[in-house]
Amino acid sequence: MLRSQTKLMDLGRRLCRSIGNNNGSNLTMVEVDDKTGIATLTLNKPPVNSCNLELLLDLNESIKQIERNGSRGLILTSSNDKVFSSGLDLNELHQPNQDRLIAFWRALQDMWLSLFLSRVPTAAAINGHAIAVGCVLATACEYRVMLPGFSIGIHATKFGYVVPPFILISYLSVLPRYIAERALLQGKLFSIDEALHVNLIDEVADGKSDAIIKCAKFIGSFAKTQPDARALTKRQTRAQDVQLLIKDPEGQLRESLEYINTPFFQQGLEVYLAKLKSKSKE
Ligand SMILES: CCCCC/C=C\CCCC/C=C/C(=O)SCCNC(=O)CCNC(=O)[C@H](O)C(C)(C)COP(=O)(O)OP(=O)(O)OC[C@H]1O[C@@H](n2cnc3c(N)ncnc32)[C@H](O)[C@@H]1OP(=O)(O)O
Repeated sequence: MLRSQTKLMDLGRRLCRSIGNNNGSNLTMVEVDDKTGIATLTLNKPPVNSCNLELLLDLNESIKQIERNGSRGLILTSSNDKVFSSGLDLNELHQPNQDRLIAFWRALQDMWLSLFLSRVPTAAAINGHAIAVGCVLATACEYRVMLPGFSIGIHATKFGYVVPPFILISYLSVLPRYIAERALLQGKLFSIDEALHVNLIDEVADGKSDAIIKCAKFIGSFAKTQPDARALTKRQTRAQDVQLLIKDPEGQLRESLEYINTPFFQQGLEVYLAKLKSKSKE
């Protein structure tokens, strides 16, 4: 093999370095680009990245790991080329074991706070459907780039789910109130054109690598800022949004658990899960 070829291969190998998140699971994967210092955090729970307890814990650990290792930014994406995330794993909410449900909802609240308040610049390369909490993951980031042909939004009310305050806030942090309110009440899923029109997403990409490049460019726009000043300013800007969850996480947890355990919620969920399963067998 020519020396120049070996050199090129070494360079390719050096460009992206996988870092673990200490728990050995592959539910999320983190790769840091050695050149830019930007970490790509990939959701990797087949078939549709539905967020169960393990994925939420893993995701939270990866976000913290990315901050600890001094990465310059975080790009959130999916290993599935059709689904960014299908939201909460509904099996976690259906006839739940109460201890697991408590751990699950705590993990959800913690993960959202970690991503929403992350010190580093964050961007989502949305390479598939981003449904409900899938959309919440994207809106917790500072910038969103999406591929055409997919849907994004929170359609909870269509299926009889009330939206908890932090999910509401994640919409309100990117959409004007009247648009957020209308979309939530309609249970609307946005097409890419609609999402772009209301600024639910910032840019359209023509493929996953294009989306990653666009996200990296956004993150690069902070190159001349001082990281601590940027992080603190972001925290201050978002302080009001997180007040409720930071001041009273257990109260928020209690309210959600009470609601999830109602016969009304459980019956509705049962019907929805059955529909979802029969659709996937068509
Ligand atoms: C005042 C206090 C209020 C507190 C309120 C507390 C709780 C209420 C919660 C409210 C907020 C809700 C947030 C959520 O995130 S709920 C989740 C909502 N997500 C969905 O409805 C997505 C449903 N899925 C789909 O629409 C599609 O799967 C798709 C994402 C478009 C992908 O389509 P496709 O590629 O065709 O895949 P399949 O449909 O064939 O799915 C493959 C298998 O995955 C299962 N699946 C899909 N999504 C979920 C899910 N979210 N949870 C669990 N399982 C899921 C699907 O059934 C298939 O399984 P199978 O192969 O075993 O049949």
